Amino acid sequence: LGPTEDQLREAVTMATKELGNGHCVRKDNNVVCEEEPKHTPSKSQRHFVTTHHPTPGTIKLSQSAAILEKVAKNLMNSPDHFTLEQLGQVGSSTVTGLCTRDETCQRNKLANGIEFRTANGCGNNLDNPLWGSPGQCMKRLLPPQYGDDNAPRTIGWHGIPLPNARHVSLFLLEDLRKSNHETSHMLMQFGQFLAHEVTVAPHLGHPEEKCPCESDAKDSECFNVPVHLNDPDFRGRSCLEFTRSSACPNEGCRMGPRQQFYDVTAFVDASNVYGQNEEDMAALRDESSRFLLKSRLLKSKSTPDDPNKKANDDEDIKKELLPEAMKDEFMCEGFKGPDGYKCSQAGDKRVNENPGITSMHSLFMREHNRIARRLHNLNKQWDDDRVFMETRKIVGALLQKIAYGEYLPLVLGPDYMTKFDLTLTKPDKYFQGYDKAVNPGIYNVFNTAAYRFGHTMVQNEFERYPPNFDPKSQHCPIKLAFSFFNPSYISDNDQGGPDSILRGLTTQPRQDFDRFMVSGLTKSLLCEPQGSGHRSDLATLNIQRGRDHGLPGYNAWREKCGFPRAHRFVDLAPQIPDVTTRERLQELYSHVDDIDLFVGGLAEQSVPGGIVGPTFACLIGMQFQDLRKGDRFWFENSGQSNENSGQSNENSGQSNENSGQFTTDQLAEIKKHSLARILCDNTDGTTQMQPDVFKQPTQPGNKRVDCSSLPQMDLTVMT
Ligand code: HEM
Repeated sequence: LGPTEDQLREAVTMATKELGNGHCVRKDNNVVCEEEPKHTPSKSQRHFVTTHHPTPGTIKLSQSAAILEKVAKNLMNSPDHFTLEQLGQVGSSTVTGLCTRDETCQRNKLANGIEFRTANGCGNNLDNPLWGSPGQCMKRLLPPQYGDDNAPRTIGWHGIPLPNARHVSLFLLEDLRKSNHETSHMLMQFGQFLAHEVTVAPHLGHPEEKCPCESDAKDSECFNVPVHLNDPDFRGRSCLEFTRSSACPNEGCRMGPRQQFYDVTAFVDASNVYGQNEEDMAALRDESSRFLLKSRLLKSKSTPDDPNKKANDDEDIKKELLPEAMKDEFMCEGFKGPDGYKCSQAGDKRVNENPGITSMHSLFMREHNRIARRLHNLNKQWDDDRVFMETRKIVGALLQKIAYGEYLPLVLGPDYMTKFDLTLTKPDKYFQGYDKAVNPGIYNVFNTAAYRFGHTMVQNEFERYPPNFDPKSQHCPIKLAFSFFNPSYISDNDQGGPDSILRGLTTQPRQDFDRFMVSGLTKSLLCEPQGSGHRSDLATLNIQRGRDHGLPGYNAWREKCGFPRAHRFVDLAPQIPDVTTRERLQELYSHVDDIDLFVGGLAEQSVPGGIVGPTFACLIGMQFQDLRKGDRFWFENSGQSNENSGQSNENSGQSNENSGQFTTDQLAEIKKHSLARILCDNTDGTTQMQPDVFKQPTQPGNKRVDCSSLPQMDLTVMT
């Protein structure tokens, strides 16, 4: 039997009072609350916190989820000792009425009836309009495993505690560097750009009041990682701070296992370029030429020193930088570039996290403005809104083309591309796989472990190349450790700004896919340029995040992906052939079921023709399959998908009138274009580029060629 209505009401009153008032107890007839201690984190920690701060709608929902959790905890600890399963059955509106979503979902149709994606992705699925929009719970492929009261997973098989995450990082994910000379650092950087395009797990909490070392996950949102006295890198610190991801209310606002949000649009829709809602998108549009994205000119010899001057010829256009931060979440307090330049604003709050990601954002903003100027000239009858939306549609399509046509084949290899139906159709054919039953939302395991594989490919330095790629005249490389939320490299024109960083990404090899991560990430994450502040360790955070989200261990995911469950460590050999790695796993974990997925996944051998191992390939493949099949605006869909028939008009060469989809001629043009061409068209002075920028120019058939010989999309068909 479940709780009575009175018990529910009492538990809700208590929980509501507790939220924001610290820990509360009932004394006599009053509820007395004790505030939690305040604590000031370092500047870069603060940036990290603000970049992961939930959007306003998500904050409201996460507060509802927090109350629900407290209600459940109070009832489970009451004399009746209700179980979470029992409480999950409670359908009383006293509880289910706690979650209020104030979303209205308007479709984005211009006056002439042409439909475009909405800024926040809602309305993409006509039956389930919220699918894929920010503030949805991540999907689960396996039920979560938590401790008591939804506390993070800390105990393993046989009741033995899991190894300390920092200890795993030190012992297994150490800094042993090996560069991969076939592919480029751009493969890493585009991977991060795509990660930020589709997912973020927000944390709640005021940036000034984070997790002091003494806090405990059982009573707070803190899940700090204790640091050993003899830790070689963090001596003198007793913990690495960690804030739990915000809780997302279960389906129907029921009490149950903790879920987490994704808080950007899931679709591959260039929302990282345009923003996650109408208001942010409007703020990013240029005030005088509304078809353009806001930008700022870098002072240089070729552009007069006039801050009001607008880009108006090719030379100037290439100099455009992202606009300065306008909203708090984008400010990098304390850091300024040579000319007082502050951090940048773009469609995603993590734009300033490192110079490579800022450069990618700059590139796509420039590509928007390049295309928009051209469309504006070609289609005089279009108003500014139409030019802006048509360009946004093309940029979103280019991102999908690069992700599925150039990037994923290298990550997953041919077998997994086929298995998950990820290969792009022939240039003039429509995709027939749109399925309105597919929820494009983000899988928890994708966000929290599998797609973090890219962390192992990060180099400790970003190399910077001049337009002629002459290694002798290279600019000084940027040390990763000093680059977090530091805008000085972006506005440093003498060193080539984002342009030299982008050329560096195409030229420098990436780090190998293996269990090793560079010290810039594991000893100096979020370090401030002066070396002060509470730096952290990304490997530790990844492992801890998996436990925070209740992800089951690596062995369970192997099984989910069709591999035999390992009973002993030696059973891992087919996927983890390296004996030292298996021995170290065995030393750390007391049972093979306890291995954290992030760790087990990195230890696997790459799949044939791909980078990641089979478990990550399966989990990443599933996600990208859903992001394609569940997207009504997928660039290769015919207009027919709009009506949700799931049938498309394969060979007609015509899209439905007003469907907002591309014609087959337009599709063929988009498929001609490439990341290489985008770099040629939008970086200053670049005249040569290798055709596949994810591979080294030393690879067969991939020598640098004149930019003019790389195929370019013909915009005259976009009318
Ligand atoms: C210099 C490069 C990078 C840095 C400094 C970096 C840093 C970070 C940090 C600090 C987090 C949050 C960790 C947590 O508290 O849970 C994170 C999350 C994440 N990273 Fe990276 N990362 C980099 C590159 C990449 C790459 C190359 C990929 C994938 C190919 C990637 C995928 C992800 C994903 C999926 C998440 C979870 C999303 C989120 O909540 O932000 N990252 N990264």
